[in-house]
Amino acid sequence: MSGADAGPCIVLIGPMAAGKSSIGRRLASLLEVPFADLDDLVVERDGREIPDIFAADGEESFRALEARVLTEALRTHRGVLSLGGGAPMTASVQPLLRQAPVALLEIGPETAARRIGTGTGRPMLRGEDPLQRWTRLAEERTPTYRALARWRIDADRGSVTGLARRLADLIRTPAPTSSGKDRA
Ligand SMILES: Nc1ncnc2c1ncn2[C@@H]1O[C@H](COP(=O)(O)OP(=O)(O)O)[C@@H](O)[C@H]1O
Ligand SMILES: O=C(O)C1=C[C@@H](OP(=O)(O)O)[C@@H](O)[C@H](O)C1
Ligand SMILES: [Mg+2]
Repeated sequence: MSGADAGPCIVLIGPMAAGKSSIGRRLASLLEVPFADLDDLVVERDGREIPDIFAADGEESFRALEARVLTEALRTHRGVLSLGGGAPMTASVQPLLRQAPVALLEIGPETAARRIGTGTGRPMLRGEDPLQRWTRLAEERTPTYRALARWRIDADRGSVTGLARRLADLIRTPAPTSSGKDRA
């Protein structure tokens, strides 16, 4: 890492269906910066859709590919970067995310229930009650999400545009740092 001018201006993390992709895209448009979604970058790199990668190669292989693509995006992408829900759980990317401007979008199971439906297109929700699976994954992952995040947003309330505006305000306001490097 070579400093604040390198890498994405914000990285969105959080559980499945929190709005990372939709809000990230809107935020990039508000900020007039490029948008990248890690799932799309993975599909672009691999040539197959995410459920097909899971079905053919398994989760471990997907995570290895996801981590490689994320590592590169953290170095090269200058705009808004939205991750998939499981991406921050891979140990090798966590030191990189700790250096990045990470915002966590949080939702509860009621909001997830309205959005995930039968879990179609989300291989991690397959095989049992999708909401129960969502809840278990969210519980397992939340401590890691919170440890990595510089900002936490309650994404249960507010429109995609409203939440994108809040994030835009957050990143425009220099965060107080222990080193005092943001002092005016
Ligand atoms: N704040 C919001 N209000 C209403 N619908 C939302 C909001 N955020 C996301 N959605 C909807 O929820 C679904 C999941 O959003 P998505 O951006 O794909 O989430 P993620 O990338 O976190 O999995 C999409 O249909 C999206 O339009
Ligand atoms: O939580 C997960 O493990 C996953 C979340 C998905 O992205 P979204 O969080 O954008 O749905 C996608 O990366 C893949 O299906 C696995
Ligand atoms: Mg997404």
